[in-house]
Amino acid sequence: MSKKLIHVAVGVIENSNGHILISQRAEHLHQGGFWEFPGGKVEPSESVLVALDRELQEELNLRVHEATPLLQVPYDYPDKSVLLDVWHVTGFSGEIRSNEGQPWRWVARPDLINYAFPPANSPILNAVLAL
Ligand SMILES: Nc1nc2c([nH]c(=O)n2[C@H]2C[C@H](O)[C@@H](COP(=O)(O)OP(=O)(O)OP(=O)(O)O)O2)c(=O)[nH]1
Ligand SMILES: [Mg+2]
Repeated sequence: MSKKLIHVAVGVIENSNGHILISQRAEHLHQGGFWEFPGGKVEPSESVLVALDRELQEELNLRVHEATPLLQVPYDYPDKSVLLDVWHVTGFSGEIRSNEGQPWRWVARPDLINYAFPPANSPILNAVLAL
């Protein structure tokens, strides 16, 4: 049986200093312990942007006001296949609150290479460094 493709909305959130927001996945989750660009699964009835806004609100108390598509990354993990739908978020509001207790931080772009991201993220890192 082929693996189900999981559509994931992912936000590369950039603040006015040009820093990028990353958060750390809880150990018990798929790809747990790795740092990630915040986001989550797109529900069947949602557009990607609506999903991104909902996920960032649920996870970090942020609302998305301005975002442009950055890239799409299909990736086959042994246990699941994902399509990471990555958006560059340049307009947002809200005071960051880690609703699920996950660590988060703003990172200068060149420093992103010091963090361990899931294997699917290499093309995202390249795209972010080229922004
Ligand atoms: N958000 C995010 N997910 C990523 C990244 N890289 C990567 O491989 N993934 C994978 C890990 C997961 O298999 C999937 C995201 O699913 P998730 O577990 O965060 O979804 P969710 O927030 O809706 O969580 P849940 O409600 O299902 O627990 O995409 C990334 O940079 N950001
Ligand atoms: Mg998530």
